[in-house]
Amino acid sequence: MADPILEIRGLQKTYPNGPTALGGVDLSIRKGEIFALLGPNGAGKTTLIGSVCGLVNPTGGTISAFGHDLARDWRRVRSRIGLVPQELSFDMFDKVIRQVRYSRGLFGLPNDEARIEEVLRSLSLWDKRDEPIRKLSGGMKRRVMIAKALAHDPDLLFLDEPTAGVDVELRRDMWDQIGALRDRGTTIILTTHYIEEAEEMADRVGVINKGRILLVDDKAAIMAKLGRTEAHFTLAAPLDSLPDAIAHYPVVLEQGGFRLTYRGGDGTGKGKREVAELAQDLVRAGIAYTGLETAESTLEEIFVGLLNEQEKAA
Ligand SMILES: Nc1ncnc2c1ncn2[C@@H]1O[C@H](COP(=O)(O)OP(=O)(O)OP(=O)(O)O)[C@@H](O)[C@H]1O
Repeated sequence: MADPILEIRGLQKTYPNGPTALGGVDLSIRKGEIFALLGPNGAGKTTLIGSVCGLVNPTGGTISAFGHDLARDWRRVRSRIGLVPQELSFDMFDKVIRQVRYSRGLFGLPNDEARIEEVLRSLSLWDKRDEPIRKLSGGMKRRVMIAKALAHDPDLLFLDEPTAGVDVELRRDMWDQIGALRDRGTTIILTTHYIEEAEEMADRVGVINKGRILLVDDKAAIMAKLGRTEAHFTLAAPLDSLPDAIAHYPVVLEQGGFRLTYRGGDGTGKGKREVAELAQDLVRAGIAYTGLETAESTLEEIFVGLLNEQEKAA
């Protein structure tokens, strides 16, 4: 692989008296890419990040970054890595700029006001620099977390679920910020539950479940494998069976024939297109409907579906 910035080989972690959180993970990250690690709760994402950032002691395997072995050259490697953890963690009563300076100091670096200003400006936090953090909105607080992680000028940045629980508008704003960081040359690894987040941001995607990487691929290829659209048409009158006009769609009748459910698509927009075509075909066939709800599946739903399939197959 051209220019791996991070190489993980056979990484294992079993917590004392706990589960095997990582069961032999191999992963190579390319310099300059945004890599999204997708997986359901408990898949091992945070443990993987923690292992690279020195918060978790792996029980096996090797990690090297920037050409240095993490176990042997810990300080040198860690000083080039930034971590934005899942939970907000800072002194809420402190001012923004002081918290960002403090984070830089944790790496033993001398204060550099020009760098702190650059980081705060890049995240549109400069005007808020003297505000106590508790007064900021949720989105601004998350930006402060990123600013803290960037204060020592890392080459590799981890974002652990950067947009968990934030609304759609704020999420888009975060995506823009993260994209801008990549454009400035930072390699980014983010974890997420949201397929659309990976779809929007990532160059490559890895899927992890139960401590194992299931697949790693370019975004387009993986979205084609995993994406799904679900649509429910509430029918004006119940149908006994599927009319021929719509039998070629991946649809089923539910709720005594009153609900027509579509499950299909491949994450490339095909699902939405097919639902629109299906709606037209229903009208042409004289089948009236009084309601339509559509949803793009979350990765968790896809995993539940995949696991159910696996169980059935076993
Ligand atoms: N400190 C710990 N002690 C014992 N078990 C742990 C510890 N931290 C994590 N685990 C367990 O290891 C497994 C992987 O957890 P991890 O937090 O890495 O998953 P995750 O993919 O980040 O999940 P989430 O999306 O919920 O954050 C889970 O079964 C979890 O319960």
